[in-house]
Amino acid sequence: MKLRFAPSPTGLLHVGNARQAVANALFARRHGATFQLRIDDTDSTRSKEEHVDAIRHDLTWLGLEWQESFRQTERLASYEAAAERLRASGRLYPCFESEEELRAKREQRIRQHRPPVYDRAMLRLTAEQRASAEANGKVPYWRFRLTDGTVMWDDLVLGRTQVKLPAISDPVLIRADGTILYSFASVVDDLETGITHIVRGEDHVTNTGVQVDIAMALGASPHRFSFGHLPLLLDEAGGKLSKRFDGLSLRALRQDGIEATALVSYLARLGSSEDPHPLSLDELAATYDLAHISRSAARFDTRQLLALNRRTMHAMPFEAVSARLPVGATPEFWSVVRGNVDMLNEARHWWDVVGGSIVPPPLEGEGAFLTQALDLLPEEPWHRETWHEWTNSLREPSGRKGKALFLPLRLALTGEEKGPELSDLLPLMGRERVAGRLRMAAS
Ligand SMILES: Nc1ncnc2c1ncn2[C@@H]1O[C@H](COP(=O)(O)OP(=O)(O)OP(=O)(O)O)[C@@H](O)[C@H]1O
Repeated sequence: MKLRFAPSPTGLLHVGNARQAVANALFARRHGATFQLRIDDTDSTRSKEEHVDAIRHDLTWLGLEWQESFRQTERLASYEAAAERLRASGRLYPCFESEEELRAKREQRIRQHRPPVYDRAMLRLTAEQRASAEANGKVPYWRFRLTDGTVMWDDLVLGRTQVKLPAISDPVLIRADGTILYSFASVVDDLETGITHIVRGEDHVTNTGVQVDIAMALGASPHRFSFGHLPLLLDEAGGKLSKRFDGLSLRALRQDGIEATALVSYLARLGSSEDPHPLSLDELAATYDLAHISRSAARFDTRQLLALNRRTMHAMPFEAVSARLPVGATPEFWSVVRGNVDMLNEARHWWDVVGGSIVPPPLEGEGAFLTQALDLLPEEPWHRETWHEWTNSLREPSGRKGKALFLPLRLALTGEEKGPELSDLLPLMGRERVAGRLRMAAS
């Protein structure tokens, strides 16, 4: 068995693309299949080298290992050879109509209440007409003649699915400038590199009908591939995700401090009835089943991801994050803050709280209380009980208790209303820093 993830390097991978990558990688892992990474870079105007690097980097970050990889531009000779076979069998035919001519034909068909499908006029082109077009400097582009049937398959996600080929225009497989189009290169690769299962977005359902027809024209059996089409992932507003806007790109999420484990676990369970937990790839793969994924579009839910991220970090040992923590951060620091951050980046603030400087918010009317707190601040050494001893000693002289006692201290010392236990933070901060902050907040 062999699966593949085949992104085009036209932008940064987003969470929708990643959902497909995760589905393929987990399916492959579960079934001991090979996982191939194919870079669909035949569109030279939109493909960029930096995006190829970014794709590899993003997938590596996610922990999705591929066993083989290639780029379509390395295989142009194979596409040309396959095209020759289709030309020889009469399935690939030259066309000369311009965009304007095609538009005019489409509009006419719509006016006549007929489906705007290409009329195959060029199939009737005689050798003389073709020669004269070429003599006039016209270069043909090539369409594939679809059969008149219906392509049917048992989709691993959608169930019984069909595409009626007569409702589709014969697709252009090769442009006049020689560029090979995605749907053709993809079939040739899938056939020649031994792909068995094609798992991709629902946006490809029509392509699947066309590609099965092309594969058969190249000699494949109708059930050469198994297909699974996962519904598209929408952004939180219900809009389409795009590689051109990078709000939900993997890079942006990584830079925001999202953990790969959280994202993979979230994407693996999305659209299934199982609640996501932070799990390893092996754990996720053990129960991964495309048939359990909902057939309706899923929405990306940042809050759910953040909750999962928080849980992921809570379970992470210091060694797993130390390289990404501020310089000097200690295991003690990590064990204190890890239960209180949604994203690793937030640890920076807590590092400033215990080891750097912060600007507390103005605390109107709290000056006298904070001065009192400073006067009663215990001497070092400090330990976990220091906070309780200190606040207990403050109760009577200040006449305060509960929130009125704790909140101004927390705000003065950390700048935040919430956060790690002060009994844990205080020993990390040390007396000098605490005293300085109380003085600053009191003034
Ligand atoms: N919003 C989405 N949700 C789920 N899968 C998606 C989404 N958009 C694309 N995909 C899938 O991602 C995989 C990679 O495809 P591709 O690189 O063409 O992505 P794309 O975002 O559609 O790119 P482009 O905008 O360049 O066409 C395909 O399986 C495709 O179906």
